Amino acid sequence: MVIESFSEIAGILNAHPEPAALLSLDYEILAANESYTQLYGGDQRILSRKCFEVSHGYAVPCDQAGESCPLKRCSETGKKQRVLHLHNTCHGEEHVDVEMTPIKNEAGEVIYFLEKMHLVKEAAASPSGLGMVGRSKAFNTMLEMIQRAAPSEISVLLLGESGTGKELVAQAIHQASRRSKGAFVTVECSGLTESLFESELFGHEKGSFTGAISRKQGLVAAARGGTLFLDEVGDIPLSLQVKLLRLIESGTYRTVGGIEPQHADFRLVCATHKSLKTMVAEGRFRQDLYYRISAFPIDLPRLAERKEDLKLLANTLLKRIPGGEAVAISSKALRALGLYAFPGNVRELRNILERAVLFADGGVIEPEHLPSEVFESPSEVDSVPCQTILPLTQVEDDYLRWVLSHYQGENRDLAIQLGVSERTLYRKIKALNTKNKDFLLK
Ligand SMILES: Nc1ncnc2c1ncn2[C@@H]1O[C@H](COP(=O)(O)OP(=O)(O)OP(=O)(O)O)[C@@H](O)[C@H]1O
Repeated sequence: MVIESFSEIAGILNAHPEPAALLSLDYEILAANESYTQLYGGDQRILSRKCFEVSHGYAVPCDQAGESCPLKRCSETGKKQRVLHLHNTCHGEEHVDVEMTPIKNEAGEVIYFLEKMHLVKEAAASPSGLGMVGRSKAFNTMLEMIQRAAPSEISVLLLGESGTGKELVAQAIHQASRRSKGAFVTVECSGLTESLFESELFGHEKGSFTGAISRKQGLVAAARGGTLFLDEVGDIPLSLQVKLLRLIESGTYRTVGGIEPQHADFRLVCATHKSLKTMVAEGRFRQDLYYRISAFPIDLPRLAERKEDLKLLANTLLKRIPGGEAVAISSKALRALGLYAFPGNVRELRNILERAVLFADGGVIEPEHLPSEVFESPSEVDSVPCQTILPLTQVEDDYLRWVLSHYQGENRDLAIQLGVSERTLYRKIKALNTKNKDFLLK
């Protein structure tokens, strides 16, 4: 991007409906629109401060604090960069989609950077009453994929174990899409027989079969202008897969008993916990259908892969569980949960907390309020890799992260076992927090 004058820059900043700023090569905020200034507290003195200090509270650029820095990447490549970051805003911590564009002079040299932001409303980084929450690396990677896919019409395939939040992700894609004002319609594909599948999906005419006493609209028609979410798409029998393929390929369908072809208008999101690739190889899932539905696959992390989100998820779910709003969870109970493998993922965490709330007479969930399987399951040991040579600081960080998510006792005792003073342990945890912003400071 080449610009002629500073007033042109002001025009660009003010035309952006969300926060936008002009940055110097040295991370300095040179100009900002009203919404950028408001986002970071409304103080005009924001100008001439460094962007990493304002949005993250860091003393050094993001890449030196263990995060990707779009400005650095932009200046290295000379090309536009887009990343998802967690920013400290006037609402607390928020997920922000950052787009950084280099601005060049007539000689082609980069002279400024234009930072445009989009506040991600579909996920929260602090306990929230609605929608998805998360802030771990695994969650943020998934959120970035959602942000990339949502604005387009591409068919998304959500891949994840049961209870990982596939339905919530499908809703988030719908909310972030141009179709968000239309309906979000879920089709539960498991257990659908041939006749049910057709009449549920396509609807039926009056008298088209015994019991069809009136005309019924199908789910495809209900999703007109919106999103059709096919949950457990791997459970659709082979005989019905061809009907789904025809619908997707032609964009038309016939109601049961109807003659006229109907025009379909939906964005498709599918989900499965099965390996469709294996099913294709075994002849149990049509390859042509697989390619149609899997244009943009998104992997959902298991809860065991995003243990840093455990505290956030527990506090969020407690807000949502009837009777759980006034109940807290002790750090010992959290540490015990941190050792558990959660085969049922977030849904299992919710069930565990729902039960624990009924035992927590004192208003705090303690380890004794957790079910016995939490303590019986073999603990997950993320071993420190030893076939590769790594910097010692990284090995120490990895080990400390592992210890902190597995150790159930007091920090005082842990410091003794680690052979350091309690102050040193706190210092190391604090340094780790600055890099990872996770739940380690208890
Ligand atoms: N990131 C998240 N933030 C808040 N709640 C979540 C999150 N992920 C999942 N949940 C909660 O966990 C439960 C299970 O989520 P959901 O039904 O979306 O999972 P699923 O993967 O579709 O499960 P299944 O495959 O069994 O249908 C719900 O109560 C949901 O609200």
